[in-house]
Amino acid sequence: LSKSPITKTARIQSNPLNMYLTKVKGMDESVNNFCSIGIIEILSSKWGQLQESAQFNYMFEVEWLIDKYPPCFRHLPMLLVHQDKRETTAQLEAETAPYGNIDLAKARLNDAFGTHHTKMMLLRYEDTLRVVIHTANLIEQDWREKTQGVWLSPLFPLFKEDEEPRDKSPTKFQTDLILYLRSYKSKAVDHWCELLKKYDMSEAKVFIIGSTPGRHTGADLHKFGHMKLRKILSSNHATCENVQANWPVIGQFSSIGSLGAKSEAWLQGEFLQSLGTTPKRFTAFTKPPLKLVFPCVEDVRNSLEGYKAGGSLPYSDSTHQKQLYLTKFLHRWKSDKKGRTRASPHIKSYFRVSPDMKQIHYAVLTSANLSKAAWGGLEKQSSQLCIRSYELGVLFLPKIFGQQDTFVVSDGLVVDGDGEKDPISFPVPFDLPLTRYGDEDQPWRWDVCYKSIPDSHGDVWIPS
Ligand SMILES: O=C(O)c1cnc2c(C(=O)O)cccc2c1O
Repeated sequence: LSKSPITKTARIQSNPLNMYLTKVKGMDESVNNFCSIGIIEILSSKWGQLQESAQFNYMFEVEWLIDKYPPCFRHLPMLLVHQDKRETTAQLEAETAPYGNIDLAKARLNDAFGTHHTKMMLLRYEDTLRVVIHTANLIEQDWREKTQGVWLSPLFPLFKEDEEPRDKSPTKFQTDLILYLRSYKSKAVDHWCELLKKYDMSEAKVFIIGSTPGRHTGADLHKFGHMKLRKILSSNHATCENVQANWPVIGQFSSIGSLGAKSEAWLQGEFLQSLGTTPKRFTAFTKPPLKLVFPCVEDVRNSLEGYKAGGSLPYSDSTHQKQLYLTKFLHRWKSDKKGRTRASPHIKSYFRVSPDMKQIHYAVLTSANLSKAAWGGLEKQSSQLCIRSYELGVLFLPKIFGQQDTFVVSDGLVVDGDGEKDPISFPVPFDLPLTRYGDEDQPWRWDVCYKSIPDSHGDVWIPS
């Protein structure tokens, strides 16, 4: 500290947002002390006596997962909700066969382009229930040396006997989560819908932003994907005196889909229209600046995992060649202030920030990458939204957390102020201001050879 200018340590509330980044192995403790959590802590018995749990995800290592539960919980009923693909089902049936307490539920997909990306834990204790919405697969690699995001709900209490069960959340969290779960049309998932109804979720302060496969129209047009986000951002929940049309939108993700031949086709069209929505009626919608954060080849090569980190960044060269316009929006993965530059991102996060990058109008933590399959594509004169994948995320709006107008961006040096009036800083996973790609920087693509410079392990990358 003697070297750096004495930055004032702002009094900022510790973590009223319950938003965490995953711990990184091998980093010194200062990195893992700031808003960080690991899977063992999430599943710890310190929260109560677990009764049963459900794990929604894309990739599972069953033995590794069981081992992350406290020994006394490993025999309890567990439901694994996975995508309805032959090889996934076969693998999970084989891996769960030795365990009598694990059931499987398929998330049916309408087409081959959809995936069950959603990552959620439902944890029922004796008289409380917790919802965990996050970005990590249930495999060891995803929790070791990456930057992932985790939102922990409060421990919701059961309604009292004489209480009328209803959604007391200020954000309709319970209603929207159950609506999303009903879309699986699965008996095992419906069991959890019935359970969720029994809990008082008045302390849930985030909005659910879910995606479920289908063509959503009429009353459903604003229920999922980027249209749900547009609806909330145009409501008075999102009122913000400070926000202006020139406030940039930032998107950060670990994969990119086919977005169309021109940026106006979807990215700077309906997608930016939704993420740039505010309750203010600006004159004809003026597009806010759009800034995208996706690792370049050098970011991957220098990461803790080396080129192998790129195995979880499935952006294909054939897709990139069809949308070279993306490069001008791209920024590097840089997180020096949190000591996480080398912890490759698998988190997905979206923000609207002030031009000086000191104020945050909203934040989204989600499983959704930058793709139409995840966020949806409008069809039929914008009368229906076509979504291919299951996704789940949460939206943080300052007003719901009692903030005057915006969240602040902390410079990492904060004291845990717990005064209600202290400003809340959002743990933005990457450094602000952003770092543009250099002229020689290329976006990582997982099907390209990188063999001229070895990575931090001395390896090269030669995709099979
Ligand atoms: O987290 C996820 O939901 C997710 C989904 N898909 C992939 C793919 C693929 O779809 O081929 C390849 C590598 C990593 C992932 C991944 O991490």
